[in-house]
Amino acid sequence: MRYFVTGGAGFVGSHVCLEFLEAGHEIVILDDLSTGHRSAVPKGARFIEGSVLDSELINKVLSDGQWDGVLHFAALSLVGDSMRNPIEYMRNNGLGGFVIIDACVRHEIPRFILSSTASLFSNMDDSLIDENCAIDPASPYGESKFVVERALHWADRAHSLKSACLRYFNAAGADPLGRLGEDHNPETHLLPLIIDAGLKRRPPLVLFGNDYPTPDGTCIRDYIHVTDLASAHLDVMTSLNEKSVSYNIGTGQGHSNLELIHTVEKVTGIPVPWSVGERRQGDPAILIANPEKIKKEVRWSPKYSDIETLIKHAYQWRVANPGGYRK
Ligand SMILES: NC(=O)c1ccc[n+]([C@@H]2O[C@H](COP(=O)([O-])OP(=O)(O)OC[C@H]3O[C@@H](n4cnc5c(N)ncnc54)[C@H](O)[C@@H]3O)[C@@H](O)[C@H]2O)c1
Ligand SMILES: O=c1ccn([C@@H]2O[C@H](COP(=O)(O)OP(=O)(O)O[C@H]3O[C@H](CO)[C@H](O)[C@H](O)[C@H]3O)[C@@H](O)[C@H]2O)c(=O)[nH]1
Repeated sequence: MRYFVTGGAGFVGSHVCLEFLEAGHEIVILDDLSTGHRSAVPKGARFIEGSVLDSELINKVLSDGQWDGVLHFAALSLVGDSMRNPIEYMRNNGLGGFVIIDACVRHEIPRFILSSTASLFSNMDDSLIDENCAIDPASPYGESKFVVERALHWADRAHSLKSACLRYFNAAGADPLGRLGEDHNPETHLLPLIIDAGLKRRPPLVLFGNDYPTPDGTCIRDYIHVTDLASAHLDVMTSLNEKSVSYNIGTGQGHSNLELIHTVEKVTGIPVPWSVGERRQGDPAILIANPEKIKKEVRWSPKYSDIETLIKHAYQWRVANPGGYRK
């Protein structure tokens, strides 16, 4: 099969491309390298540098032969940043999504997978979030994904484009064989920051708030291993034929920010210095997935997402790649 992938030089996209290439598929990646890395593009994928906002370029690329589907990862994805730059998020993620969907319709591409997010939800308790939970984004980032989900809904109604909106909870970890990992600049995600604070590559970690309505006062998240996310994309793409779907993808287990620090200390044996700071705007207190729907309908199940394995893989990649993808 032949797939067009936006954002395939990024953290999640690169791991998914690797999984598809290993399954024997042909992959063409479009990425503007705004947060991704040329050296994260897996061997065997064709790479085109460009933006999802460039409809002329996208239509040109898609005019070249038949395509079996599109995977759309390209986005700005920082909750806190989106609170300061809401329109930039709407433009890059919302408009970028519309451009790609429109191109799929024009070129009669049958399948589309969207990287959506747990940030669609604003839960205040520890109930597991399933696909029937009310959508109520607490940030422009979450909103920018929701508008693309709605566009996909109507693209199916009007043009029969079959789509899967995959709402990832917190993606983390690294390729178990160490070929790929997580490298954002600046890094804002909790797990790599905890590890780097422990490795003394950056100052002590600042926990954003300890007065949330949770047992230890820090936010709770559901961490899903990026390689399990990759296999979910492959399984979903294979089954995406008759109806469009939405799936919440996580493990069903929550870990508080403080607990994550302690687990990193346990798994790696290094102490992690930390202090408590202000809350970060736009952060929901608790986000834990109910992944039963995707498990039942697609028969997907996570292999590497127990928290200690996930931390081990993230740690190994960071130790082996102190400069990330920069040599
Ligand atoms: N990492 C997570 O925990 C998480 C959770 C939920 C959803 N997501 C979603 O998954 C996707 C991938 O996230 P990630 O963590 O890999 O982020 P990332 O920043 O590592 O990857 C995004 C990629 O998209 C590219 N990109 C951004 N804007 C672009 C544009 N206009 N044109 C072309 N390329 C562009 C970047 O260069 C980068 O390579 C995003 O859509 C994100 O919103 C991520
Ligand atoms: O230095 C830091 C960084 C983060 N945090 C806290 O750690 C938790 C996790 O924060 P991350 O930035 O690692 O992840 P988010 O939950 O904000 O967001 C991630 O997961 C979401 C889905 O849950 C999104 O889709 C988004 O793209 C992705 O970045 C939050 O409570 C945050 O406040 C800190 O305390 N200190």
